[in-house]
Amino acid sequence: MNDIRNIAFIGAGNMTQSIVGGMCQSGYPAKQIWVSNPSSAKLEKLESAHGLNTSNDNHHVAKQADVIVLAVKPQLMADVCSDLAANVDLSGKLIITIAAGIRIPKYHQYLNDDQLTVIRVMPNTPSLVGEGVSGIVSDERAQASDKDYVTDVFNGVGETIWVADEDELDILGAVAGSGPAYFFEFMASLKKAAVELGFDSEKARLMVQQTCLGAAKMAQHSDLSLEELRKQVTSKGGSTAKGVEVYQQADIDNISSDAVKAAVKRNQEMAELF
Ligand SMILES: NC(=O)C1=CN([C@@H]2O[C@H](COP(=O)(O)OP(=O)(O)OC[C@H]3O[C@@H](n4cnc5c(N)ncnc54)[C@H](O)[C@@H]3O)[C@@H](O)[C@H]2O)C=CC1
Ligand SMILES: O=C(O)[C@@H]1CCC=N1
Repeated sequence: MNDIRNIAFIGAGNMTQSIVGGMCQSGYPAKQIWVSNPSSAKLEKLESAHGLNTSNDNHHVAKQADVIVLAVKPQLMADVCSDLAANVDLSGKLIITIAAGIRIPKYHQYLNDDQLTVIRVMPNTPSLVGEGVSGIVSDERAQASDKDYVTDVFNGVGETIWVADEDELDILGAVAGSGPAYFFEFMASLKKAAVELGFDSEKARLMVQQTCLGAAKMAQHSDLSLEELRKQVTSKGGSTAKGVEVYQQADIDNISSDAVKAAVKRNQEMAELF
């Protein structure tokens, strides 16, 4: 990317660690990345892994930056934003928020400036290994150069999907933002099944993670539908058919549909609550 800006992350949690890890891996200069967090342990880890800049002071990192990424829990967002607005001149800075739920107009309210450009991104943790999915949405205040910058940063850590509005971002978040948790849950259950039948934990994990990776890569590189790819494994009268039948009898489509709807609903609730 050509447009490298000074960028500050407020909050050094799981998602920030994934994004900045992926950014550094993709060549974003660590010296232009600042991260703040109230406690030091996560900062020390980030600093020693990547050589980026850290501080316990949100104001300090925000002052260094052209771009501020709000990466605290939704519950804390109002307080963190009001505190920044009261102590840092934010005019001209691009605000990115990765929090679930909270809508753009709330940021204008919390940051006490309705002229600020706020771009919402809904990333996921595989950004750490350059395989993230990030949904992005902005309002009409965002300039093309800001949208391009955000797209480039998150393309550096995976795929980006611009969505039409914030309702769509709630849905993308419920599928892709939360999605790694669904896959880990499924992988853990498959691993447990292998262990139950006698495999040691290490071998069980290896066979599950490699199968998951292989299936994802086949989906990525094939023109076939996911159903076709599934059929290729399912020999008539064979063993897979028996296994797949169990999932279908448990109505896996409905389970996924209910899971995504429950997550969307929580995103909508968080939009109201915080
Ligand atoms: N974890 C995930 O997979 C995803 C998370 N998100 C969003 O990212 C945001 C952060 O989530 P996580 O990283 O999972 O949470 P986390 O709890 O791992 O990290 C939040 C961090 O903020 C720090 N913090 C608390 N108060 C602070 C303050 N006043 N100033 C600065 N930092 C403060 C905490 O010490 C913690 O390190 C949330 O809003 C969440 O909705 C979005 C997509 C995916
Ligand atoms: O669980 C959450 O609320 C966040 C948003 C998507 C993934 N983690």
